[in-house]
Amino acid sequence: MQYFPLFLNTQRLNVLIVGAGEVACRKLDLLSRTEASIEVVAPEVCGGILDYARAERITLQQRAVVDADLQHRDLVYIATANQSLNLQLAVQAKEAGAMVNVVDTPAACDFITPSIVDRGRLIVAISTAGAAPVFARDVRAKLEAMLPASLTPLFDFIASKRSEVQQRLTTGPERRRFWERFFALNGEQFNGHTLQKYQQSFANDIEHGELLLLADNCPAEFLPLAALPLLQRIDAVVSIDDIPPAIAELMRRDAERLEMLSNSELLKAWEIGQRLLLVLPVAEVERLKIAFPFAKHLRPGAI
Ligand SMILES: C[C@@]1(CC(=O)O)c2cc3[nH]c(cc4nc(cc5[nH]c(cc(n2)[C@H]1CCC(=O)O)[C@@](C)(CC(=O)O)[C@@H]5CCC(=O)O)C(CC(=O)O)=C4CCC(=O)O)c(CCC(=O)O)c3CC(=O)O
Ligand SMILES: NC(=O)C1=CN([C@@H]2O[C@H](COP(=O)(O)OP(=O)(O)OC[C@H]3O[C@@H](n4cnc5c(N)ncnc54)[C@H](O)[C@@H]3O)[C@@H](O)[C@H]2O)C=CC1
Repeated sequence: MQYFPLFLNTQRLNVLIVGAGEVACRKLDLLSRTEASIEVVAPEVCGGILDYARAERITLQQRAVVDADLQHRDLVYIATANQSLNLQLAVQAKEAGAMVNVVDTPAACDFITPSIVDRGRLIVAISTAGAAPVFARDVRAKLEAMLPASLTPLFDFIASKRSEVQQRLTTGPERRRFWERFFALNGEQFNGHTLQKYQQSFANDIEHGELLLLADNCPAEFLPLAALPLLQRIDAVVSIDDIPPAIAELMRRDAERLEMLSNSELLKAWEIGQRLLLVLPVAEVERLKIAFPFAKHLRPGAI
């Protein structure tokens, strides 16, 4: 992964854009939605950028860039149509301590601009590491169609309830099951029923957990699709040896790793609602199937 996605807090971010053509304006269309303070410097300014200046979303300096402009910035976007000027400005901005994006030279970028689906708190960022921005745009178009506008108010609602859920449900696994139930009941909608679904989700906490058995030589790519949501919901994974990477890819990433547990420990964990995945040699899986008839055996074509 040459480019690592992360989400920057823009509340105290100081951004400079050099150049005010169509490409600069496209970056500004994204940046203007943030809380960053933004300055644009360019002699010729396109209409879209003039509108941001008139609306006082940006400060605009209508002149050629000077070295002082590059000082004390967190991010600098360099978007003139002059490549040698862009590269020279990139060196100066980096020397002054900024992270730099150069729109015509990916190799000189400290970061690149992804294609973005914006549903308020829910943000999806897509990058092809500069290989094909048009493909990133097409993936965005598909996701735009998949993710309804109701997600914006839904996530504001959820954020407003987060501390209440933390107070009412004391353990991490309980809270995770709560949110899984809430999304299962409510889906992606935000309407008059959402509050009711939220309250309902407190009601029926499941009594017991789950034991999933998986032989460590099982070819992960042949597991049935229905096994994937089960693997994403586990609290812990129990194994004697290292988990084969193809299986690890499918599991919930932050599941706890445990050494082998005794039968009574396994039963106890199941009784208190733990969801365990046991990745073990075939003979162990067969033994546990007899000891725990309610366990689910994940294997090609069946659960
Ligand atoms: C490396 C990166 C640096 C950066 O800008 O941060 C970069 C670089 C370059 N883009 C070029 C061209 C085009 N870029 C677009 C579109 C987008 N470009 C965006 C990002 C990025 N572009 C970064 C990598 C993103 C990734 O990882 O995929 C998007 C996602 C975000 C945004 O800009 O808002 C936005 C889609 C947003 C959306 O719609 O969702 C289109 C299509 C169009 O215009 O519709 C074309 C024309 C077709 C083509 O040439 O491919 C050229 C050649 C210039 C030339 O030849 O003159 C370079 C320079 C080079 O490759 O050398
Ligand atoms: N990263 C991307 O997504 C894409 C990048 N590009 C590249 O982006 C570059 C810019 O494209 P456009 O916006 O269409 O160009 P443009 O010619 O419309 O705009 C260039 C801007 O730079 C300003 N400028 C020139 N000299 C300056 C200076 N000394 N100081 C400050 N500002 C200065 C101009 O006044 C103008 O506002 C091109 O080199 C192109 O190759 C093109 C398409 C997509």
